[in-house]
Amino acid sequence: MNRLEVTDLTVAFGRRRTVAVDRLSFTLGQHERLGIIGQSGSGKSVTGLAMIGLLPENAHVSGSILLNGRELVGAPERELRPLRGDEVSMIFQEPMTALDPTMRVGRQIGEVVALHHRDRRGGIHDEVLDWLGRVGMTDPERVARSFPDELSGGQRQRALVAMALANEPGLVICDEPTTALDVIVQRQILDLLDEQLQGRASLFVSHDLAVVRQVCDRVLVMLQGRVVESGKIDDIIEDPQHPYTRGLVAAARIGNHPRGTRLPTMTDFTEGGRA
Ligand SMILES: Nc1ncnc2c1ncn2[C@@H]1O[C@H](COP(=O)(O)OP(=O)(O)OP(=O)(O)O)[C@@H](O)[C@H]1O
Repeated sequence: MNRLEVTDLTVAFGRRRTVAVDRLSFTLGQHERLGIIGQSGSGKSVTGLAMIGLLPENAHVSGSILLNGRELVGAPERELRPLRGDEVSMIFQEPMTALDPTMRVGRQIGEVVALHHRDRRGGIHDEVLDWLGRVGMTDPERVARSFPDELSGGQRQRALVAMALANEPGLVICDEPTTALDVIVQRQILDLLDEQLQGRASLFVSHDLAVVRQVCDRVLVMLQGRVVESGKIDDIIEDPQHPYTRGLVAAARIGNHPRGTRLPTMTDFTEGGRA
């Protein structure tokens, strides 16, 4: 059985039903890593949120999302809640907003563990320390006692990885997990994810092809809510078919382009654009 089977997923917002994701279909094997790449507003994050049942209330969703064979579209919150953490979890871009600033990091991770495994309450502190070690914290005791703002950006992201993995979910959604970090820390967190995602399935949302290439096997290229190209990432980099993908590949090849360099946008590939 596939970990995920998405068929004709469409997500529209508001009374005008503005379409953010348009008839998206893909499958994800038990241990596969799929990148979703595209410019801002192409529907990447909305897709990721749909996989964990966290779309906002004004979203109209149709189609099908089977997670381990179970339908998520239309499922009530009481059915979705137990799946989060145990079967699917999410790592967000900005750990400061994903972590509670008023609560010590160890307690936050402990709550996630306790939420799903009340029987393990006795050993929770040890489990938290174990996880902090596994995500590369050199002093787990100190980190567990710290508040989020006492940690570096990289340490906060490591804590989020620990929280996301604490209940050993089979699917992890990563939404731009390294975008807010500087290049060196970005590299370290990608190495950590690469190691910790072994044996799980992952959907990896990013605007950066080079980042996706480091952790994913396959990629979907999204433009205005639709998939314009998909396949093995090395094949796509070698021989991109869609003009938008060609632009992305060219931008990734620039290598050390300065921060803030403009990625190609949709208008570059429509009439009057530069392609
Ligand atoms: N809560 C919402 N209400 C209305 N429209 C929304 C909502 N969330 C997202 N959208 C719209 O859905 C579209 C896709 O957004 P999404 O966040 O998935 O893009 P993205 O590709 O992840 O971009 P970014 O890289 O900037 O995060 C956008 O047009 C966005 O404005």
